[in-house]
Amino acid sequence: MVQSSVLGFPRMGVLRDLKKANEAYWADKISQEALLEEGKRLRLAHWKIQKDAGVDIIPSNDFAHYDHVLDHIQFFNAVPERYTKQKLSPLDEYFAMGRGHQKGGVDVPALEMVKWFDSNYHYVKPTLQDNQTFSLAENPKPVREFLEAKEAGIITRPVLVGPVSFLALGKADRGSSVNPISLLDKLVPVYVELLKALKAAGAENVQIDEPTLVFDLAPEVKAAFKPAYEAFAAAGDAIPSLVVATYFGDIVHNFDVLPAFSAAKGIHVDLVRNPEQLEPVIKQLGPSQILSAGVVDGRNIWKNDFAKSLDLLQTAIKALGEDRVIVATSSSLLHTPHTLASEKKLPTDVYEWFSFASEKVKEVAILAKAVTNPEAVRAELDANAAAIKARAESTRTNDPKVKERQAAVTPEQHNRKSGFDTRYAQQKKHLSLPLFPTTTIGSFPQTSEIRVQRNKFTKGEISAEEYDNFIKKEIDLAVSIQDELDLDVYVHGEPERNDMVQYFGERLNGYVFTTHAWVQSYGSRCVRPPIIVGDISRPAPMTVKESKYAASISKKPMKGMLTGPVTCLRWSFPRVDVHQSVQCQQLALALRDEVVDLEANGIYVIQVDEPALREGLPLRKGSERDAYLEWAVNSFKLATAGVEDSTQIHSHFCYSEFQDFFHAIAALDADVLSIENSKSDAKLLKVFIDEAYPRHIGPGVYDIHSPRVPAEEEFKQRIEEMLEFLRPEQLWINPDCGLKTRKWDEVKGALTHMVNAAKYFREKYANKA
Ligand SMILES: CN1c2c(nc(N)[nH]c2=O)NC[C@@H]1CNc1ccc(C(=O)N[C@@H](CCC(=O)N[C@@H](CCC(=O)N[C@@H](CCC(=O)O)C(=O)O)C(=O)O)C(=O)O)cc1
Ligand SMILES: N[C@@H](CCS)C(=O)O
Ligand SMILES: [Zn+2]
Repeated sequence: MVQSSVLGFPRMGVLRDLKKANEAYWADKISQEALLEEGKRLRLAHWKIQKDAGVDIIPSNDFAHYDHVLDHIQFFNAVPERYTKQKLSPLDEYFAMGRGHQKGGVDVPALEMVKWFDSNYHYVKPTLQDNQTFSLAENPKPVREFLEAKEAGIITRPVLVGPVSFLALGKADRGSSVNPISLLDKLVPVYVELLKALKAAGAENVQIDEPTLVFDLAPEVKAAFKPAYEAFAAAGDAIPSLVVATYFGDIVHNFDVLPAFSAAKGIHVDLVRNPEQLEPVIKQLGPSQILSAGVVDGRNIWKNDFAKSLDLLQTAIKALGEDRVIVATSSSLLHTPHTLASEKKLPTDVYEWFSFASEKVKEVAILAKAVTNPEAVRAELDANAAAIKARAESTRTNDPKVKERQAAVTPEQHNRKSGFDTRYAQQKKHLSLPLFPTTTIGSFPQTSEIRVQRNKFTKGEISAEEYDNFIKKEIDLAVSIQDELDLDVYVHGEPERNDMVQYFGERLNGYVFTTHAWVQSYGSRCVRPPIIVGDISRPAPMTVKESKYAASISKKPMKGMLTGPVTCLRWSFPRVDVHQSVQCQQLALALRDEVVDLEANGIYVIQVDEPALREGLPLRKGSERDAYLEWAVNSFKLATAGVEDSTQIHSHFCYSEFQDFFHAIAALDADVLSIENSKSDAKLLKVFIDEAYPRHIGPGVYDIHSPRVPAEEEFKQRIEEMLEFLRPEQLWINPDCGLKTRKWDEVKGALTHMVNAAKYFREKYANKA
């Protein structure tokens, strides 16, 4: 019998229940017990959804209150001493690592949080010491949650991040130089202990995720699989059977690693991303190994094309037989919203095109039946075929005017009028900025009052005029606070935006939106990606009204704030019927019009955020990566190059890993870049010297993800470190990212210290001159 399997389910719940519970706990509004109880309720609800859908293999330990990698850090007792020594409760220690802790005399920053592969989910990086040890926490979470499900009558397959990926996704702590993978010998026995405990609890199978297998691996990482999985093999029946899961890419280039998994029961591969790996993978499997075929997309919301999936599954069954094939989601469903059933406002034709997590689990179960007995699910197969056909034939998707404009794009439209030196000379005169100019990245606190007013406006409870007046008052407040703080380049604070991508999606043709389709981005923070269903165009200006108003009341330059084409694309659910480069160019043309309109309305500093540029980079080096960079960079340039030399183009990236695509960042030709840097080593900035980067840079001087307010001295120290790598005249002083998630008192406190630190250096260098 062909079994069905889900690699992971979204954690937030139907109404973002987990977000609400976590945030209530952080605000001291509910007790620890109440929060843990809510977690338990959600886990049970999610297992039940999968069971009711008929899924055979249901995951556990996929739930996390903040992040699943952070869970591993804690249950392997890999918590850095700066947290353990605070003697917080396990839950508070866990959140302290996730989001920092500044309360009751404890002041400890968060661990670094970075992108999970090429997704918009963020994980907490294991941060390891030279003298790192590991041990298994008492009553470890995977065992607890397995037993919890068992008690509810559901035998689950626990999910663990595998030892090689756990280490390879980690880093040495500041002050340590350990190569994480060298810690394998110490970590593997603890995995064995955990696996034994799972077996003792009744787990017959474990899903062990080794997604790093889709990367080009360093030799020492590649070599680590053998000893790790040999140790598991040596444990024999004392541990559950293992299914090694990979996703978000193909593993063909790492086939030489597969013998390491010869004792594993099966291998899971992502056949949505790389269907062509099916046949080569089949050939690599051991004589009785199972193939877990990831055919239901864990990263997008389109209804599965059953006919296409069944083709792949038939190929697998023909080669392996029914008992050696599992129908699975391509990855965890963490990256998809909870249920389509909550969407009451989608156009009816479009509604039929989608499938969210709760629907995808049904798809997996239907496919598992259909592959051997299509008649048993004939109605479902017919309905699916009809929906796929309706979408393929829909007139929503095609706008000839957009196509005409794309066909007329010229190479010249991608370039600014002059080189940076000429532009900068004009900008300097025009904007009269001091040395070490201070600015912020765009958003100011999205207070609950802002959200409530927007919600009232959306529901028609207040008029457009009332809402506009409210937004104007928020902009007044943002400007007056920046006056007080004495910043140099102002922002309007983005109070009118629900999200930096959704906001633009809502103003562009070619998109549809949801009301409840939340996806976890990090911790308790969620996003509601708009969905691209057709050719994209801009019916009217999107940001001019607010930026123009803000500039009219500001005594300093006001920065216009746009989300770049690549980020709009990446943080939407894109179409799968048209290449992403085409969608991106359509977005670029729409944004180009906006940039030009902002300039025409007196906005002479324009920031076009591209935080998703790095995330979109294909995970492996090679021609695919080169092709991506070419169209992504061209889209940014097309969006921004329509302005005069005297207008300063900024761009923002909230990550610090530039090493492998520095040339692309440089090719954007932005006058000023702001990047994340506060939680990574300032040494990463060395690439800017090595590559003789000529333009201006603002490496973030503080972590905005944490409520913690750093002391002025910390800012000075950070700037001092940056000056080892950047010239004073090219250095801007700004936070890592926007401040929408912070409270005003945190923002005022941190920015006061930041501006004071900038002034200190301004004075110091003025005296030197
Ligand atoms: C910069 N980041 C972003 C990423 N992706 C994006 N799409 N957007 C980003 O900004 N990826 C990388 C990083 C990740 N960082 C963040 C940071 C912050 C958030 C965040 O704050 N998310 C909010 C939701 C934002 C939103 O859409 N708000 C809406 C709806 C607000 C709401 O909840 N309304 C209530 C009713 C009102 C009330 O009573 O409060 C409701 O609908 O029930 C809005 O403001 O209108 C979050 O809360 O998680 C995400 C990623
Ligand atoms: N302008 C946006 C960028 C976030 S990446 C903000 O400030 O929130
Ligand atoms: Zn950012």
